Amino acid sequence: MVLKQHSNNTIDQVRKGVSRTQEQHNNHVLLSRVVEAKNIDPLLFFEAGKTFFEGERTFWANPSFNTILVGLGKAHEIEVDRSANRFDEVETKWKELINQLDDKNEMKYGTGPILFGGFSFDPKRNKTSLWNDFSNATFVLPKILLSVIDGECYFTFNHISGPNGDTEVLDNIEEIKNQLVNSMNEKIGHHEEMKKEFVKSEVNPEKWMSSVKEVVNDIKNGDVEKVVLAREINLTFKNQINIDEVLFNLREQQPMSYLFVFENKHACFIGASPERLIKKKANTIKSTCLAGSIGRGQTINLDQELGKQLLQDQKNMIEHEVVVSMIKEAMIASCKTISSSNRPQLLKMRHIQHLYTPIKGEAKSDVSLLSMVKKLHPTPALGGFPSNKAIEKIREVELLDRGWYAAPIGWVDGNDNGEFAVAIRSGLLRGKDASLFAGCGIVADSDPIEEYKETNIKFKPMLSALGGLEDESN
Ligand SMILES: C=C(O[C@H]1C=CC=C(C(=O)O)[C@@H]1O)C(=O)O
Ligand SMILES: [Mg+2]
Repeated sequence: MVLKQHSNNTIDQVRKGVSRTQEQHNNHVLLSRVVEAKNIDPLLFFEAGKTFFEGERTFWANPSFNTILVGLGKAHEIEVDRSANRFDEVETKWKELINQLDDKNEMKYGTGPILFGGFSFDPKRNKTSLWNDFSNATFVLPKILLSVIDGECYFTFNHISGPNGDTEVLDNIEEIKNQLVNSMNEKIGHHEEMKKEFVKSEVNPEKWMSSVKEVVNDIKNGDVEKVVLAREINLTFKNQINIDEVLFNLREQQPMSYLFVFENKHACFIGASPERLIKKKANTIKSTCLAGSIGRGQTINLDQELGKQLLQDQKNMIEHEVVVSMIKEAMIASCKTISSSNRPQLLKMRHIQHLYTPIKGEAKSDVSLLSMVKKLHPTPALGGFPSNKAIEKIREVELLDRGWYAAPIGWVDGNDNGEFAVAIRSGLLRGKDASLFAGCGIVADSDPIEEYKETNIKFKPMLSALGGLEDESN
């Protein structure tokens, strides 16, 4: 097995080598090269990527924007459509591919071979045609990855070749990258305005509110403690939706969120989520409890007043506490030590404020990122509590197919670093059509109309980015 690094001194870049790994069973070799780059705007690069990779682009940014990943093309795909063991299977397949990489320990966080993808919310729910192109787990190793880590830019080129694969293909991929970077300069500032003409329809809001009522009764009867119920709205635009413009808008309008895009042929799953599921960097893991919501005030005083109200509101506190207790338990079981605050703080987004409790821990040595995803999904912020009963209830009463909504989306590298968010404040774009999803934690004191209003606030980030929010002020 060849596992060595070739240095190439002809190019004046800090690190240009090739890592190789050989998959045990089929003799395929993963070739991967990392090079440094100067000041590449990730959104412009994503946009430029359309020329060669339309339908095969991915985007990820964390809220502080110090980890941004743009993936173009597919060097490799891991897809699991069966429901059982999907988290383990993705991890096993990824490790098979990556484990023999000779110098993966030298890879800087967020660079090198990185797998990006997501899971469906509930693999046991029958899939509707809306989510046809999305499996219960789909992960992509891109041909070209742009990583912007703490402001530093890197390109990684990946290719899987036959047993004797040479690095010529990587040179070709690098050449494509050069063409894309050159074409970016022509595009700066040129943005087609998306037509804002659209027809909007809500999927049966009355039925949704009556389901909330039904669930409240179940909770009062003691069948279940909390259930998150989601609903869907659909927009049909006059023109094709411009994904690049939606992403530009999300970056501008939701700077405190995880931004994610997963293009899949003609469909595109996109969103701006405030909620981390799990982050792992070396052995440090971090999760976030985010549940309990109120709107933003139009003046500073009003806004603070609303925040205060949320922090003291019994119903929202219960919604939040159920999440804290489940995530804390999972973190305690997986960590040598954990730390979290005793009281929730406020997390203020453009349209909404939430109760927020971050939790941090030092993971035990056998704990992997994907094992944490498996353990945590779905938290009671997305499913409910107890989880099994809540999911059964969701299957019974929810009209929509959640697909990838409210499920883990994120990335993992060759050293088991990575991060997953929960894919809320999101939508599926297909041509001229957008399907948007939003849900609410239902507890004993939930009022159907208030919960309905809460979902309306949660639709706003995507509506606004699509140019489909009539009035930004309410
Ligand atoms: C399920 C969603 O939000 C969750 C996250 C934060 C606050 C929530 C709430 O207050 O109900 C939800 O649990 C959604 O945005 O679709
Ligand atoms: Mg709520």
